[in-house]
Amino acid sequence: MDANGNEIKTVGASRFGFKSEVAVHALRSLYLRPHYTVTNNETKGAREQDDDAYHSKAVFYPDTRSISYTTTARFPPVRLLLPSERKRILVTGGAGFVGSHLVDRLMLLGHDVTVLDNFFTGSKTTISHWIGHPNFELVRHDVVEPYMTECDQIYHLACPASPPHYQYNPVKTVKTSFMGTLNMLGLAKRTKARFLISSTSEVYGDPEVHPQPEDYWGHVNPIGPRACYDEGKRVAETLTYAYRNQDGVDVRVARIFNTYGPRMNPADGRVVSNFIVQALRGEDITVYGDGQQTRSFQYIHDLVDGLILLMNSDETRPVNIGTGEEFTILEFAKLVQELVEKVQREDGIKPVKKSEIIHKDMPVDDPQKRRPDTTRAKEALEWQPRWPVRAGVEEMIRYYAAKIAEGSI
Ligand SMILES: O=C(O)[C@H]1O[C@H](OP(=O)(O)OP(=O)(O)OC[C@H]2O[C@@H](n3ccc(=O)[nH]c3=O)[C@H](O)[C@@H]2O)[C@H](O)[C@@H](O)[C@@H]1O
Repeated sequence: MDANGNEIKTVGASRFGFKSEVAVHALRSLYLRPHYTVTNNETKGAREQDDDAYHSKAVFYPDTRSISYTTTARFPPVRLLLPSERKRILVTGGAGFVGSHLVDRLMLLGHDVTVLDNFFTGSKTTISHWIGHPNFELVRHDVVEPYMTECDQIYHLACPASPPHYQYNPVKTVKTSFMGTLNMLGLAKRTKARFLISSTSEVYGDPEVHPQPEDYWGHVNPIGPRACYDEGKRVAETLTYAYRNQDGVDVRVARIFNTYGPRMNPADGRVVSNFIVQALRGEDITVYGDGQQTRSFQYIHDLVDGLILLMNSDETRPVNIGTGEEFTILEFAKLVQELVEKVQREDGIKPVKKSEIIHKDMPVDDPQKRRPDTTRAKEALEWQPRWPVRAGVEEMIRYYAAKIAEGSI
């Protein structure tokens, strides 16, 4: 349901000469389903049976804890485009959380999609339903090495994004941001492809301006533990505009604010996945510090809408993509508790035990507040987020609950 209580049936838009509308049920069928189960077809509706045909049927044998993978019987139906309409699209980091949802959308729309991923934080399971499709190619490749292919558009998303992951190997994070972006800009220059980079709200650091507009220059500690990511993305933006000014590369810059949704790795370490998994397992919910720091959380489908609109628009300045629904982390912990209880009640899931909220040390340089000023996205892209936090978090709870029930997390 959107903020007005209307059911959200489609996502995407038809603007800037690029049609990106797809049915939400088609997307859900790709992530809100058990990964492996032996099901009884008689109890299912026609839609469910049909959707099932598009998945590989992995069968789990509980007695030996073994799993037998099959290939898909049929691929999900994709739009049939004329060759003149079909774009060759490269998605770096396409097996990651954001990348896999973008890939689903671009595939359903009928484009030719190549995914580059080194699987450091991404996983093949997020896009396994496309492997073998004639419009799809998966390449294990690390963007710090050059890569050559012909393409029309490049979505450059490759980079670890969760604080524990990007701080795990800070040198590699800086290298990925700098050399990965350099290589992909070089590719865009040679092929004349349009280039979009996923930048981040972290370029604003611990902001002194609230909410943050795109012309705010930021407040970043250049030598702190987050610098590998913050400064990495800042230099990636610098490179992007240097290639534009020096070589005429056609660039787009998306500054993405905190985003959540199905397929976030449960061990990702970011707040939404941590809190939901902790509440579902009846474990303590770990609020860092006093929990008065704020974040504004956007659902993955809104972000993908924004990325596709930006790529196909004429807007070459950086654009914030995020929501204005701002929560303190403590408020958010309570909301997750409430929604987990609601889903457990509605879906007949027996709670393990009620989670307690506990406090842990605040990470160094953790930004105190964050909310985007999205005036530019509204004016230039006619984009506005549509998914209220409650609706998105509920869907994500159902996703993790299904994973826990099947024993895969
Ligand atoms: O999405 C963004 O705009 C950027 O910021 C995020 O960083 P952060 O906002 O710190 O994301 P989380 O790790 O999810 O933390 C959010 C807040 O929750 C707190 N937190 C996190 C995890 C937890 O278990 N408990 C907890 O209280 C953190 O201290 C922080 O204040 C990520 O670094 C990036 O994915 C992204 O580029």
